[in-house]
Amino acid sequence: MTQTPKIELAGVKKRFGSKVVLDGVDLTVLKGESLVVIGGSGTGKSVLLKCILGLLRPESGMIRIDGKDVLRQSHKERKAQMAKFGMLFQGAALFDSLPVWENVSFGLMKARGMKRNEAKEIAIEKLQRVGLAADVANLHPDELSGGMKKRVGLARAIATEPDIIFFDEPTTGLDPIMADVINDLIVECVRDLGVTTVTITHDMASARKIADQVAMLYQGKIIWQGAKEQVDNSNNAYVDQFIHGRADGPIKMAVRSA
Ligand SMILES: Nc1ncnc2c1ncn2[C@@H]1O[C@H](COP(=O)(O)OP(=O)(O)OP(=O)(O)O)[C@@H](O)[C@H]1O
Repeated sequence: MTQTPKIELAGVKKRFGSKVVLDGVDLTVLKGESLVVIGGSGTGKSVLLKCILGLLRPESGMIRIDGKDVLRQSHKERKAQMAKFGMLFQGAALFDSLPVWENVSFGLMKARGMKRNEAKEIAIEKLQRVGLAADVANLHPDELSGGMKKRVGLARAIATEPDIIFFDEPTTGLDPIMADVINDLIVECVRDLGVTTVTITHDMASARKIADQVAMLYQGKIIWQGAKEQVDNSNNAYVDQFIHGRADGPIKMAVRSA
């Protein structure tokens, strides 16, 4: 029996005015798999993520999560679906006015109505899970380094025990060593929780560490998808140019002719 994909997109199109951003995206992520979407700046990676998250509505196409068509769900069904998602935003996107523990347990208190005492206990446990001491819980985000903020963002993403986590540029702004620490933490959390993840990044070192599958978005389409081990032998000139960061190649040609 074939497995129902955790996330499945077919023919997803999204435009803003006359600008076509997604032009028929087909993508499949299996349960427990870690997919990394690579692609240049402005190619629509964030738009793609927002469409899957339900923050943007595509004009056409199909998005299924656990086999359910999310574009045709009622508001209530959609809300239940959203509860399955965790998200680590670019820049961690913490609320500066709230202490770290409230940032971590925000979803538990707001969406699930958990009492503050219990929520704080869980926040401390999740902070420890990502390598932060309990006393960090009472600090405010402006007292944290960039790496600590990412850890707090990761603790928040796993706090509600989601079964799908989205990572938006998880290593942006970090030095290479801290980036690797965050990559390791992501890999550990994913393995321990058995979650399905979708990550968007330009950072190939991060992609190589986190991914089971890599997909490349270019000109509104997924032009290549394969196992991480195949990325160096993709036989795809666009993928090859991107992963080696070469100025010359078909991607530059396309930019020149745009
Ligand atoms: N709400 C919006 N309204 C109008 N245009 C938008 C909107 N959101 C995104 N875009 C446009 O869609 C295109 C793709 O943007 P997106 O943020 O998805 O790129 P990206 O691949 O994530 O880029 P980067 O890697 O630089 O973050 C851009 O040209 C952007 O200006």
